[in-house]
Amino acid sequence: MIIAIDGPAASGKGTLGTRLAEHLGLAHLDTGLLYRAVACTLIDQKAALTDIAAATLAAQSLTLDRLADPRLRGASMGEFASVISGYQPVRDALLTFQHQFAAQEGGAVLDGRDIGTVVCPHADVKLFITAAPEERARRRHLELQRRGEPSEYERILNDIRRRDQRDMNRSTAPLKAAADAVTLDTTNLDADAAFEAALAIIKARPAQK
Ligand SMILES: Nc1ncnc2c1ncn2[C@@H]1O[C@H](COP(=O)(O)OP(=O)(O)O)[C@@H](O)[C@H]1O
Ligand SMILES: Nc1ccn([C@@H]2O[C@H](COP(=O)(O)OP(=O)(O)O)[C@@H](O)[C@H]2O)c(=O)n1
Repeated sequence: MIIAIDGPAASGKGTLGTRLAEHLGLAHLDTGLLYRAVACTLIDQKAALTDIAAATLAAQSLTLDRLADPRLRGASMGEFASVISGYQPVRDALLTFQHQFAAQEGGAVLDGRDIGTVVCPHADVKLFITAAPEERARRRHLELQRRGEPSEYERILNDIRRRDQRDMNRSTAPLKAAADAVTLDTTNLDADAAFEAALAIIKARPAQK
């Protein structure tokens, strides 16, 4: 079974993907980490974020073990990832990576921005996870504080809004719900309630899928 989860920044995609994968015994890929890893490689190489050739090479050379680097989860890496994610050759290289991951025995859960629309258009279940920007900023702010990273709520909110706009308006694989996705607004749902709601959607899917 393939489960595609998409949605804007800090909506809870990764948390939900991890829990669903664990519950259903499936592998899970947080595809945002792929874009973050490419951005991080450019920074390590002291290459500019505008260097499309270097970004493409980094995407082509990416391996799963690279995704464990804790630096990828920093707030600025999300912003850098959003910039390089607009380059078509980078997306093409990462598409191959994601297709290989999704093709594994038993299936997988993938979360990101274009899983239901581009990466896995034939997914068995497509979820589009949303929440009000203020709630998403609150969650990310708490997360950064818990990790001991400096964080200002207003700045996080502005960053999230700017990144959502960029992700929704880019010409290649923009953030949007697939026509056959089920939208789940988690503004007033905690992580447990969001998990239960997603599980109910999965169980209720049509029998032919
Ligand atoms: N439904 C929820 N209610 C409250 N907090 C949540 C919920 N889902 C996730 N979180 C928390 O919000 C933050 C962002 O969640 P995450 O899963 O990383 O989002 P995304 O993958 O969409 O960026 C994390 O700290 C996570 O623990
Ligand atoms: N499938 C995906 C996943 C992420 N991305 C890009 O990567 C950035 C970081 O994604 P992420 O999922 O790690 O970000 P958060 O939602 O965790 O803040 C996003 O803002 C997108 O620009 C993408 O273009 N396509």
